[in-house]
Amino acid sequence: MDFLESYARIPKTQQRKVMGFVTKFRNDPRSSGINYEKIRDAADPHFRSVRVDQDYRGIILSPTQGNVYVLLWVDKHDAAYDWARRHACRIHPETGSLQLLDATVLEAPALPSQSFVDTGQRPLFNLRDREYLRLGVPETLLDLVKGITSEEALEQAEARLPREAFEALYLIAAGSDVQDILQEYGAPQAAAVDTSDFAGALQREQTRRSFCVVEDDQALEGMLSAPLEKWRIFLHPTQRRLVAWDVAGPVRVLGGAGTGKTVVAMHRARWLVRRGAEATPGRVLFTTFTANLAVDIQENLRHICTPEELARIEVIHIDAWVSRFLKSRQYPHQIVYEGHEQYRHCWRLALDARPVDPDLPESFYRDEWERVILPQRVTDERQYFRARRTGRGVPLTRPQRAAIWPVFETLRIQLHQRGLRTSEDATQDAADVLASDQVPPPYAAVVVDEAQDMGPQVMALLRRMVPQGKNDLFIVGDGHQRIYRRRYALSDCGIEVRGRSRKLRINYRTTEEIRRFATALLEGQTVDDLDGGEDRGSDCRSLMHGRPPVIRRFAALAEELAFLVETLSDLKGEGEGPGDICVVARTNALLDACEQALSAAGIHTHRLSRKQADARGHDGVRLATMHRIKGLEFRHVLIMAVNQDVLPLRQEMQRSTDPTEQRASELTERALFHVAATRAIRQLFVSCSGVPSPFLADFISSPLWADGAGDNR
Ligand SMILES: Nc1ncnc2c1ncn2[C@@H]1O[C@H](COP(=O)(O)OP(=O)(O)OP(=O)(O)O)[C@@H](O)[C@H]1O
Repeated sequence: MDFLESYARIPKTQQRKVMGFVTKFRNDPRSSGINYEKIRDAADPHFRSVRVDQDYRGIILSPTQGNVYVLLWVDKHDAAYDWARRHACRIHPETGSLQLLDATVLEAPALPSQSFVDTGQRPLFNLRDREYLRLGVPETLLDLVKGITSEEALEQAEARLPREAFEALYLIAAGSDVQDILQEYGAPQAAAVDTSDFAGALQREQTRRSFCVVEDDQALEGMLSAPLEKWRIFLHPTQRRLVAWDVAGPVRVLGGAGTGKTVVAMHRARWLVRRGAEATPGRVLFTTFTANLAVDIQENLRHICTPEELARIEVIHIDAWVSRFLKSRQYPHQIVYEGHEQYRHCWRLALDARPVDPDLPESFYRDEWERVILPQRVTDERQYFRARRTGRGVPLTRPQRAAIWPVFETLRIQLHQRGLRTSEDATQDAADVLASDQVPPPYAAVVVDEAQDMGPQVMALLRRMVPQGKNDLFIVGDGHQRIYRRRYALSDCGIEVRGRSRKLRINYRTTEEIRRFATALLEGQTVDDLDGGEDRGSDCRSLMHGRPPVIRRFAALAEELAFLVETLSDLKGEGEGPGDICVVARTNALLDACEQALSAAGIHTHRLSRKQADARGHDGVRLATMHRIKGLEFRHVLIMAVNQDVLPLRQEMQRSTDPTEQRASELTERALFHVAATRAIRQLFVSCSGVPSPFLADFISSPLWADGAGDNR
């Protein structure tokens, strides 16, 4: 993995030479054309340098026995030698994994260094030596680890700890259950390890998150042509285990933003088809909530699958699937989605049937329709009397139900007369067709991304698309990012995931500074785990660090826009490309204002539309609403106008007078902010003008906050 980083940093011409060298080296590492030079003063006697060209050298681990060579680093001559002197490779005697270590770690056990220890404080960890070793801590670092008293001190020790050990300890420090982490990261307490068997070590799961055994020239070429896209090769062991989990039924995978849920889902789909037609007898459906994500996934699968594998995976967003399926069965209705003109007209007619008593606002009817009538498919008054209304704030007596039913009845009649069907009803119609046995389940397995935003109707449909059994459903989602639907439980939709639920905890996208800010936006909110339980988001961590988010308040929008222009100019000055920057706002009207200000300043922009996927080929700084930016990532994200009445959006909060609904709406608005903030890879800017959003209240006295433009960075 470090090799790919060093490789990505060298000029293109040298990269081509390295590629040529690696091919030669792979074909015959003992070829007389490869000159292995010993490295004077190297901490590891197995390190050798090899010549790539006149200036560049590769560093290779060349064991005394066996025919295994590991390419570790590439750089200019002196820098490569310097790197080789500062590192060493060892097979950990407990975990059996090959570890690339800072050479100082090999020294005799040292007393804990003072810089890691705040005297008088209690140690951060309370594990037995054996447990530290199972997590991959080298024996020489046991005292150091035991002396750590704070998360900051642990961060300082990061460079000295092997990656897997640091990560496991970091998650324990973050509050993850020690036994869970021992189970996820710990070496099985089993057979003795041969610390000189490099070939054996390279086969182990923990090793394969940092080292890759190249199987063929195609894999090598794919790896070297996009060296920064590590997700294609280096899955985390927890990710890898999920991908290849041969399991007796549906699996649910949770994980905060950026923890690699989509990556895991893609590898899972490939794993399913790669197993062959006997294990996976049929096609695999990969479905998403948003159309744009499906386009991205299709594109990314092309990088990791062969054409034959790709042909067995169908990627389509769920509404498109339903529409296509029903059309193929001569469905006589037109499917309508929220906001459709005719649907709105039907609503207007239905609301004319509102009774005087009980006197309920329009919003009540809309919520009742969405949360009670549609999910339970209520079509007549008798069914409505029996319908469950759990989670609805306003209780209704039987006579009251009778009084309001005509509104829903009218709505159903109006839709029917026009040949219209809501997408929820159409989804259930599709499920009925599948349940009626006229059609065999169309897939051998289904992989689902963005499950939090799919309603219970969709989940019930997915259940019917695939026969119950091994590896049938693989569902990934994150309740913290739910922005379209209310919560539901998988078990209510016939999907039983108990005992088959896992969580991803390492964030690969954003810095820890940005992750903390984004997580704080949901602090104190109860977020569900898609199955009726609770999901704590605070036990995720990012291993990358960077600049803290910048929060700025201005007196008026004009000043805020001037700050936007100035920040974009600064980023351009730093060499950042426009396609790596996204300006986000809650509404399209606010984005219009940003677009105008940027255009007046001569800054080219590209608006991300709802229907189109973002193409890297487009020029210009991206502009997106908080809904549209979902699922994407950019090096720099600027969230504008985080003002009172914008977040939460006043219209959304006024939709309902029911306190339960209002709380749910507020959570959705928070989630939108959280989603937008978690799209930033390197840097996040948040600004507001006038009265700040209440969601920023906790930050006003924090060091992140500044009034006016201040010092930008
Ligand atoms: N094992 C890995 N090694 C390196 N990068 C990874 C790994 N897993 C994921 N990533 C990268 O992390 C980023 C986030 O991954 P992904 O989009 O799969 O996360 P997610 O959990 O689906 O995110 P979100 O829910 O926020 O949309 C991507 O850039 C991906 O390439």
